[in-house]
Formats: sequence, structure tokens, C-alpha cells
Amino acid sequence: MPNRYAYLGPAGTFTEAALHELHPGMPEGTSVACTGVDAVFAAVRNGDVDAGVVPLENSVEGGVTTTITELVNGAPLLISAEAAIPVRFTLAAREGSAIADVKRIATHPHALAQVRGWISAHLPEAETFAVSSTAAAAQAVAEPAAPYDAAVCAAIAAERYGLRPLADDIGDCSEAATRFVQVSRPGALPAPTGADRTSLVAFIADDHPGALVELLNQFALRGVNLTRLESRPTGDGLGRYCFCIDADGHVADAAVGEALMGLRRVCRDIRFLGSYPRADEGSGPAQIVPAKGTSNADFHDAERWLERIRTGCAD
Ligand SMILES: O=C(O)C(=O)Cc1ccccc1
Repeated sequence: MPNRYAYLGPAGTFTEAALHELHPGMPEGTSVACTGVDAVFAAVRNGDVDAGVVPLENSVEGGVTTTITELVNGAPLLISAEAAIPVRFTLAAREGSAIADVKRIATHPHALAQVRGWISAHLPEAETFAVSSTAAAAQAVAEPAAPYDAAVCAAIAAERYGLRPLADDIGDCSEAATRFVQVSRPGALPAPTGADRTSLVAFIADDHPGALVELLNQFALRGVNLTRLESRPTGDGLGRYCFCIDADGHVADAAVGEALMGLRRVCRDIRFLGSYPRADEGSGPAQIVPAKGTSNADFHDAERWLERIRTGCAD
């Protein structure tokens, strides 16, 4: 039986595009469109689907709060894959509308944040409304008694819901990309590929000067490169934060494994969020030359040396 996947719907979202990038040629009927990120997490947790795809962070707007909150505070799930896709926004309206008719615009909050410059330059009087996704906005605009005049969405969503593009590529930053993750119930980890990422949440043991440096040192000392560090409130009171961390490498790699053991010793709690193949395989951080003495072979050699000393077999 093919796997079933939930995603932030309806059809035509950027998240659906990410799902297809992760599973090219997936059979009809194997995806389930959800109305919110929280509904995707619920579908995965209660076993309705095998995995779910949600947006995690955007290169312009930063983290997607609902996704991060679910990963940090909800019943534990693991990230099993990621996809990074460019996001290009279209302003779309019903047939017969012109830009000058647009008074009410609907879209996802992350899309809105990325087209603010264009809207204030071209439609400074327009009101904006946050809805659950860009495709939900397009679907709503297509309704005969639509409460909105236009949607900011993907070109493919405009086409799917029979809307006319009024302006294409209206994002304020042409290089904008969003990172999506696939979440699964805890189980076996994807095998290391040599170009992996590890995600976790670190909870500091007690507030003291240098607590964050201690945490970061666990990675630095082992030559592990970090690709994301985001503080999130723990919910236990003002000034209490946990740290969401993405690092290059797989937990099966000696350096990452040892960094995690170090964190375990200095932190109150660690939530491991998974090791999975990097979407930017072969570019960016992957090009970083490993620090001296931090390869798997270096760690294993040092371990064997210590063992010889401990057992009295040192030469
Ligand atoms: O609403 C969508 O289409 C999504 O998939 C969420 C989103 C919104 C804006 C940028 C990237 C992802």
C-alpha cells in the first residue's frame, strides 16, 4: 500500500509543490489536504497518514510559528525529509477585475510579509486579510460571493481556481525560498547520506552567564556547522527560552553524536527532531572544509586510543 501524506492545503499551495518535490510521481489519492499546519500534525499523530509536509522557515520572513510550536511542544514527531523551493507570488482576481478594483486582498501571513513592498507601492489603500494558505485565499476569491477581491498565491493556484493573474512575481525579494519539512511518527531514522542535517531543541539547565556559549561550544569543539539557531519561548514565563538548532551532519556521524552527548550533559533537556538528507546537498555549508580532527575516522581513532590506555594496552 502506498504511503499517505497530509499537507497544508488546499491543492495549489507551495506546500503541495514541496510534497511533490519530495515524492515525485506519487499516486493519485495518496495525499490529504489539511486546512492548517496544526491539522497536518494531528493527522500524523493520530495515524490517519504516514507523514505530513509543512512549511518550516522562509528566507525572508523566518520561522513558521505554528510548525515550530508543534515540533517543540507537541507530542514528539521526527523530521524525516526536507525540501527547499523558490516562492514566486502572483496577484490573482476573478475574470473581469482590474488592479484598480482591488480593495481587499487575502493570503497566508508569510506571503503577505513578502509582498508588502509591492502592495504599498501599487495598492496602498487595499486592506489585507490573513487566511490559512495562499491556495485557500485563491479558492475564497473564486467564490461568487467572495469576501475578497484578490489573492496573493502561486501562479498554479490562480490557474486551478480559475482566477486571472493581475500581476506576476510581486515578491519584494526575488530570491525568496521556503524550507518545508516532512514529519513522521518516531521510528527508524533515514540512513546517513553524507549530506545530512540534524535538528533538535535544547533547553538550558539554569540561567547563567555563558549558558548559550556552553551549548554552542558543544558543536564548535567537534567541528559541527550550525545552519539555524532560533530562540523560542518555553511558555514557562518571560525570559525563558529554548533553542531550535539545525546542524550539518547525521546523528550517526561521530562528531554530531558526540556534540549531542555534550548537550545532554550541559542542558536540562534535549528534544531530538531527526537526522535527514539535506535539500541543498552539494552546495553552501556542504562545501565547508571539516576542522582538523573532526572526521569520523579521527573520532574512532581517538576512542580506540583511549580504550588502549584504559585497558593497559597502550604502546
Ligand atoms: O500558503 C501556502 O501556499 C503555503 O504553502 C505556506 C506558505 C506561504 C507563503 C510562503 C511559503 C509557504
